[in-house]
Amino acid sequence: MSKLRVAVIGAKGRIGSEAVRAVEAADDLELVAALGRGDKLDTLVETGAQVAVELTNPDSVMGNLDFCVRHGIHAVVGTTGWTDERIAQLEASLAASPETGVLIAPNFSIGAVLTMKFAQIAAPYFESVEVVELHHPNKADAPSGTAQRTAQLIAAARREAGSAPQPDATSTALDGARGADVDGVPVHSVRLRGLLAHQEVLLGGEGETLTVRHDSLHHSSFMPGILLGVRRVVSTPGLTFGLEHFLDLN
Ligand SMILES: NC(=O)c1ccc[n+]([C@@H]2O[C@H](COP(=O)([O-])OP(=O)(O)OC[C@H]3O[C@@H](n4cnc5c(N)ncnc54)[C@H](O)[C@@H]3O)[C@@H](O)[C@H]2O)c1
Ligand SMILES: O=C(O)C1=N[C@H](C(=O)O)CCC1
Repeated sequence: MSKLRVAVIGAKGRIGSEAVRAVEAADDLELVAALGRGDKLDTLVETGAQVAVELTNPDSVMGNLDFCVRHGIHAVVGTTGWTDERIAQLEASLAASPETGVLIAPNFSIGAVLTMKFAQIAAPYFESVEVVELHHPNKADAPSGTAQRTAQLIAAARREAGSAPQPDATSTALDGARGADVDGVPVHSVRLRGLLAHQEVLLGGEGETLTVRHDSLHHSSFMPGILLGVRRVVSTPGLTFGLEHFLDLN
């Protein structure tokens, strides 16, 4: 059976360089291009890439995806910084290339995907929910894509369950002291040398708390999710948001 032809964009970065090694090590995949900043996207077409793994930064991702979708190259995207406007823009370009698939995964690690799921399940059962994400200080965006997605899922679950607004008597606060407000869920971002990617979802009810915590200790934690995404995206046209859809967790 012929191997799936895969390119990595952002191949010299922290996660990109790990992804290059993971694709090279997979028996059913062939690494046909490893692009860094300044390299020509035309290489993707010249090398016949079928899937591009996009791991750059929020400033580069839209241009890279626009190129991939226009050329019918499927994409697996780990780059964060997604907004409703950006998603709408991507969906518009996918509408013109209906056979192309794009997976955007705020987090490729199984533990992080499960953290989001557990938080979503637990959120309606507690009065209070806050998210704390902790990352390395080289990270460009805050809050993390994972924390943003977690807060959105929590808010949707609470809306659906008819949960009351969270109790909070704060009447004076320094700017930022209560975190960023993501759909009514406070999200706090820590940037600390020594860390990689960590998240806690704190839930509180009368006389009890529940903490769901996940730690990515190495970039290898993201590789099984990336490889799963590469294998599944080729037969999943359109936009898929969240690796959980490829894990049958919904
Ligand atoms: N979804 C996940 O599970 C997951 C996990 C880790 C990181 N990330 C995200 O992946 C992205 C990259 O993270 P990182 O820590 O590796 O960052 P990084 O800065 O180490 O790597 C990004 C690389 O992309 C390169 N780059 C920038 N623009 C480019 C372009 N137009 N073409 C080719 N290369 C380009 C940079 O030169 C750099 O080498 C971030 O958005 C981060 O949040 C996602
Ligand atoms: O290291 C990063 O940057 C990470 N970014 C993603 C996010 O923003 O959630 C996933 C975890 C690592």
